[in-house]
Amino acid sequence: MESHIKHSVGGTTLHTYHPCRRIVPYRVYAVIHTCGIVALMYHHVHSLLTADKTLITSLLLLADVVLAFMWATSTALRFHPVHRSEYPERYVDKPEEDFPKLDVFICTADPYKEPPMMVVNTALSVMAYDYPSDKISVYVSDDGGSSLTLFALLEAAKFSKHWLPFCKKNNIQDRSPQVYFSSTSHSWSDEAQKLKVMYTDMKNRVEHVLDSGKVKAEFITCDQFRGIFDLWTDKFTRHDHPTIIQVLQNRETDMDNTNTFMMPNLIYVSREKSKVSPHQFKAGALNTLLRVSAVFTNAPVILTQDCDMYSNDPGTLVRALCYLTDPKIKSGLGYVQFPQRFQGINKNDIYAGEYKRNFECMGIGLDGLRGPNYVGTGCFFNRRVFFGPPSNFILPEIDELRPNQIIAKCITDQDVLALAHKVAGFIYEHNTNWGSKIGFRYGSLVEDYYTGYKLHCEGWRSVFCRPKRAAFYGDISRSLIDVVNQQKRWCLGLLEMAFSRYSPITYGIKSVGLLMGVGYCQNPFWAFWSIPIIVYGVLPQLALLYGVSVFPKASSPWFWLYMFLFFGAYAQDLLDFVLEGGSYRRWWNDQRMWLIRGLTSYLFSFIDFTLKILNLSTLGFNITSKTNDDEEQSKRYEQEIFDFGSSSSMFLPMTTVAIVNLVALVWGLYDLLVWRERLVLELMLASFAVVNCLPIYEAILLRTDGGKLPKNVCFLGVILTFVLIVLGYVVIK
Ligand SMILES: O=c1ccn([C@@H]2O[C@H](COP(=O)(O)OP(=O)(O)O[C@H]3O[C@H](CO)[C@@H](O)[C@H](O)[C@H]3O)[C@@H](O)[C@H]2O)c(=O)[nH]1
Ligand SMILES: [Mn+2]
Repeated sequence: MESHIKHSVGGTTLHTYHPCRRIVPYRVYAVIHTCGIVALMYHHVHSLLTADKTLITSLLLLADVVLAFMWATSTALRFHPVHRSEYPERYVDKPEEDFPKLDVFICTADPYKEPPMMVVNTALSVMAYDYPSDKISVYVSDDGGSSLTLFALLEAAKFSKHWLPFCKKNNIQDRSPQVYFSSTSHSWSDEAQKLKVMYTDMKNRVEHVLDSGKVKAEFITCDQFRGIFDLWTDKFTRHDHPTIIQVLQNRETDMDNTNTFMMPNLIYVSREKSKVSPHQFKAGALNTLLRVSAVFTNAPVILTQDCDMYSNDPGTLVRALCYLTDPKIKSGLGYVQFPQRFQGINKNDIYAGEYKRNFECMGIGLDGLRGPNYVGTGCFFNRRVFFGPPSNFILPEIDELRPNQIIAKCITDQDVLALAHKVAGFIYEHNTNWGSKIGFRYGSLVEDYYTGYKLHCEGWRSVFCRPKRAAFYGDISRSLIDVVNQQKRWCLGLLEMAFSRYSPITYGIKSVGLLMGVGYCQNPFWAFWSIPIIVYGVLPQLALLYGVSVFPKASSPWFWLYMFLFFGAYAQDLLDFVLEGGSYRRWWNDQRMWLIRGLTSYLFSFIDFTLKILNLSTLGFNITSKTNDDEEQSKRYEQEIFDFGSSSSMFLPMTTVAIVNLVALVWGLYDLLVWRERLVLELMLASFAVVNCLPIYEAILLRTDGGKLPKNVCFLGVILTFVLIVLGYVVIK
């Protein structure tokens, strides 16, 4: 297959891979399941032509076509999954001069949803990588344009001069100070105790400034930086302000407090904003950083990080370099992606916040083809990847932005600073290739998935690196409404991609081949899940109420086909999950969340997308809140109690479907006892739905806490149920 995965163990090999053992049985099963799907389609078409229930059969056919398509996309990902190992200890034997430089991009956008201390911890954790510090530059992009964030980073620069030598001398593994100081698993040395006091002081100062909402003159201790805060004039808003670039730490002049090594660069960038110009959300921020960093340091390796994703392993960079510097593969290798992993997930992960399928199963599946998709954070890029296909370099407008340009001047040089400001301006991108052929790609709210996909289409490869110790840890949402809203945004961005001229189903299959193209279709068509989920969630249940069968009777051979396809698909999904280290309970919750998403995020993204196409609305990027201030909510999360909490119309379809299923099940069981009607499949389906909906019934009927389902949603749900039952009479009877 691909040349980079063929290459195997040798004396100085820095990495190896092996295909997963399940490949052969999976492929055999794929053939059998495909035959089952073909038979089912035959059955539907046959009944469409012969029976009189045309509408019902057409709906079932539509639902099954979507299910079959989605099954095909996951089967493509099961075709050649691989696992990899790398040997960083062999890398560090190299002479230090050969170590490449690294530019880290950290994005933040709102000091209230993304607390500045969180950004500080993320920045410190990567500045402290086990690597020559003066080869690292950390750029923080602040789309919130907030002086509070800048203030926090100033404090971080000061603290880092103590934190870095401490970590390196004592070989600390947790290099996010917040994590290290809240850990109870070690005893504290005097030095650590002193640092902890220093850290707590800093945290208090930053939080105090955040509470007061303004950086007052008395908080600023460095005269050098006093002037910069004057830029926040009365006219300054986050949507309309000049570029602010501030070098907070300089690797050419700043040393650590023990005077043994030079410190990494730390640079604050808030690009120019204007109400009249589209700012392209995170992709726009990352492209600005690409240019500003090219002017300042132009490192050949780039790491992109969300501000809540701190480094959990100081050896991660070297691990990524095992791939990025391997002469056998480096020329075509675009990026090395680490999975997104999360902290603070409750034991059974009730909201499926782990996203195992998305961030792990999909990663290993694509890795055996051309490489994993880009997930927005925890990804080390080869800078060259942003300038056209491997074989066809696309020149940026000015020479200073070329990926191989050598930097001769210091970052404090006036010309250099002036150029950096220029490339961060909002008109800079007009009439250039930025966002289309160069840099991160515009056109989708999920800039990450879209960019990775476009890079693969250009011929780049990527590698999935999944060490045992998580390389990065991020934050999760603790309330259901946040979870489904985040997914709705993803889904919208994915729909933009599915219906663009670069849709993976057309352009993708042509550019990256059948398996990879079909595999890439999985996420963009997520919203389509809502079709089978609604059809199977409502139609057979209404039929049950009127004693009409929509599925084959238990005596028919077609009954067994349904059983086989349902249990086969579920069992394989469970296997995927468990073989990659998941637990059974987490899988159960994951499949429940899939049903919930089908009736919330997926469904509403369809609606919003239609409105956008009709020009009735525009899409925005609602940043996920990363604060966990609500104590009650956190407590409920710990206890694994669902939090519906807000009176959102988003929960209405889900509530309605839950009620419909309960009514249908009760009625169906009564029928079974009294009339001995045998609608076995319909009954099984309703029971399955009811078991899945248990937390919803509880939230409607039994709970009194703040996380219960709001009354108006329940009330509307009951009304809608009646409407559906009446409608069912018209359609079914
Ligand atoms: O206009 C914006 C909007 C967002 N961000 C940053 O983008 C990151 C992701 O935003 P978040 O609200 O955390 O979104 P999530 O849905 O949690 O993020 C996931 O989905 C995004 C869109 O696909 C990816 O960019 C992320 O890497 C991925 O973790 C954060 O660091 C934000 O500060 C910006 O810099 N500018
Ligand atoms: Mn996030």
